[in-house]
Amino acid sequence: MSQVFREGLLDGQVCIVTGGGSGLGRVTALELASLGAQVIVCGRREEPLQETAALAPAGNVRAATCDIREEDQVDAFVDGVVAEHGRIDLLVNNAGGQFMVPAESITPKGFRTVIRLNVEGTWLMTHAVATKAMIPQRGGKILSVTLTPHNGLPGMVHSCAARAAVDNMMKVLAVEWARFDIKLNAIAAGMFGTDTFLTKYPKPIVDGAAATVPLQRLGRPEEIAWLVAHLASPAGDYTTGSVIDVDGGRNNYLGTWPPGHESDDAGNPLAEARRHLRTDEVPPRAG
Ligand SMILES: CCCCCCCCCCC/C=C/C(=O)SCCNC(=O)CCNC(=O)[C@H](O)C(C)(C)COP(=O)(O)OP(=O)(O)OC[C@H]1O[C@@H](n2cnc3c(N)ncnc32)[C@H](O)[C@@H]1OP(=O)(O)O
Ligand SMILES: NC(=O)C1=CN([C@@H]2O[C@H](COP(=O)(O)OP(=O)(O)OC[C@H]3O[C@@H](n4cnc5c(N)ncnc54)[C@H](OP(=O)(O)O)[C@@H]3O)[C@@H](O)[C@H]2O)C=CC1
Repeated sequence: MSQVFREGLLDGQVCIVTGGGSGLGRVTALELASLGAQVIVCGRREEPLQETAALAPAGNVRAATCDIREEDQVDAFVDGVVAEHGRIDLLVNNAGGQFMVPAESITPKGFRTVIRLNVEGTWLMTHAVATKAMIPQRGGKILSVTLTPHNGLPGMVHSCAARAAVDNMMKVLAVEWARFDIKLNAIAAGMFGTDTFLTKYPKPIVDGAAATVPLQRLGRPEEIAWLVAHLASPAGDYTTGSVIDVDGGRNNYLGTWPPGHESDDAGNPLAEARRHLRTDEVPPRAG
């Protein structure tokens, strides 16, 4: 049962969540399913996908392997969903990722790998779902999980370039495909404490992450899932071409918060003393 939305909110919807075998994708798939949607999760590995399916009490999550970088696999996967369910209402492009290394150490193959996964994979899924289901049925929603801060993360130049491309892909398609009533948005995630996030990156980065967020904590995966559910519901029908930051305020401030050199001994941000106006300084009333 959803902690936020009413039961049956997404009854009858057919939703795809890529990368639904873990992390943000799993929690999102289960939230959509708890609201009545039929959800199909895909990824490269069968086992985690089946685990997600088994976690849905109503049995309305189905697992299918698909490498989103491979055109023939994407076509077969989307054809299969359309053959079984007759339509697709929501695509969540969540599958993606990168490795963190200084730019000068990234090989051409490494750069291509990240661009191919995040840009081409997202494009292949988006194009297949639109042409095989959403354009013929005249409607649908596509959400792509990307990344904040928008002015970049050192150590992730390939992914930052890729996610900026996807943000813009959603914006352009939101204009082009408005005539088919397809709404597209990007959800730019800050830092969320998924298993991958907590185990993949160097420990000092993970340990120090919350301190760089104005809200002083990592995001919880449900906080992405709830936004997806909101946008999938009628509440999202007028939102298209947007990049929505879900990052505890981090995109707006790139440093520790409060900044170490600008806080007092208790860690409170410094503030100037308030200057009290003396009565003889009060300016005379006009007129
Ligand atoms: C002061 C700095 C402050 C910075 C603060 C940053 C804080 C962190 C913010 C994080 C925000 C984002 C979080 C997340 O996205 S968490 C979720 C991440 N999830 C994933 O990344 C999952 C998906 N990822 C993958 O599958 C892989 O990482 C990959 C994208 C690489 C794709 O895997 P694939 O199996 O296709 O690729 P390979 O492993 O075969 O590798 C292919 C080539 O890529 C290069 N490579 C891969 N890994 C590395 C590495 N660790 N270092 C350098 N190069 C790498 C390499 O060229 C590989 O080819 P070769 O194996 O032939 O060398
Ligand atoms: N956690 C965070 O702080 C942030 C995450 N993000 C993004 O959110 C998304 C989810 O992240 P998170 O849940 O943390 O990470 P995970 O690593 O748990 O999720 C990535 C998922 O993508 C799937 N995947 C990877 N490559 C492919 C592929 N070629 N084809 C199909 N599926 C693939 C993986 O499954 P499999 O390996 O079986 O294919 C996995 O289930 C990612 O795009 C990530 O970059 C963005 C900002 C912050």
